[in-house]
Amino acid sequence: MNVVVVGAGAIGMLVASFIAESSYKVTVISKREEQANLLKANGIVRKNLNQTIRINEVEVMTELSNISKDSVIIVAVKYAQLKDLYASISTLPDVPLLFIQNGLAHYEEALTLPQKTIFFCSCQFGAQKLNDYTVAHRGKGSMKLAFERGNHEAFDFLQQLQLDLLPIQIEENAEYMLFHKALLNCFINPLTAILKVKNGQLLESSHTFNIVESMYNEIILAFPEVKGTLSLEDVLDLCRKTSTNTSSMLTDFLQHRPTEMDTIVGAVIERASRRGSNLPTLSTLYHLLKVLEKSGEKM
Ligand SMILES: NC(=O)C1=CN([C@@H]2O[C@H](COP(=O)(O)OP(=O)(O)OC[C@H]3O[C@@H](n4cnc5c(N)ncnc54)[C@H](OP(=O)(O)O)[C@@H]3O)[C@@H](O)[C@H]2O)C=CC1
Ligand SMILES: CC(C)(CO)C(=O)C(=O)O
Repeated sequence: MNVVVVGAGAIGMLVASFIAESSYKVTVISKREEQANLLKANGIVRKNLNQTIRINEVEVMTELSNISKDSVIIVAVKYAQLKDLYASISTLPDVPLLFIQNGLAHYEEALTLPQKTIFFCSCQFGAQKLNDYTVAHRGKGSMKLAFERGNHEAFDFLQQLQLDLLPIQIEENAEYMLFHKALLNCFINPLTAILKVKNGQLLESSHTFNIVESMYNEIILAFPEVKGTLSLEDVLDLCRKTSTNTSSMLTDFLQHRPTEMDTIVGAVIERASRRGSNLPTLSTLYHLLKVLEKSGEKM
């Protein structure tokens, strides 16, 4: 089997490098020739949590069109980058797909694709791209997988890898899994992006802790059904586990790229508002970040 990872960014390189330690062939798709050449020359260099370095060779291609028939695809681009991929993915209806994005907006879109087999994933770990071929693992956490349709065994191989640093957890309901992760991101991503701090720093100040706690109380009031599966401790635990990570939203913000605010925070605010609830603290952060994003564009 050929495991194709589309997008050689933080998560794509990290996941590809772990899978490349198995007997499976791993092909990474980078749309930039320059990055493709660097990956071919250097492999993926992974900085582990304990600061050791691991180098894994992978195949590298710049387009999806030539992948072999025995492939499965892991889509590891940002939400906004998905739309440019849908056309090429649509030409491969028999190839199973796994979407790795944070947020909610891609869920419905993915279901309109002709793909027979679709899975979704929620990453509870952190990754940071250090250069075009080097990635740092920033926090051990599970890779949650949920089957949506088609062949439910297509990604069983990930579980069978039994990788200590990439534990796989199977979830029953893909949409709920994505919603649950979007809520977790709401506590961490906007605040880290606005304050330009790493995830763990949110716990170091009583002020940021109070903001996280207020958001938690407001979210539980709006979505009381999640209380059993999402405690404030779960939020703090994710901050601790990924304490050295620069959240994906802060990374986008620092690089003046569009953030995933709308598919994560905007989508949660909209769900709450459909129930007649507003989330004042989260909404304030949302609007603040929108203003900062706009002023950043002008800089
Ligand atoms: N980083 C993290 O710690 C975590 C991230 N996530 C989620 O994972 C997803 C990916 O995030 P992350 O890895 O951080 O993002 P990155 O921006 O680091 O990676 C995305 C990569 O996809 C590449 N890409 C974009 N379009 C294409 C294309 N058409 N073909 C091939 N490659 C393409 C980009 O290339 P280029 O840069 O050249 O545009 C980039 O290298 C996001 O939804 C994020 O929210 C989830 C948990 C943790
Ligand atoms: C898990 C976490 C919070 C890691 O930073 C993440 O999902 C992100 O950065 O988007």
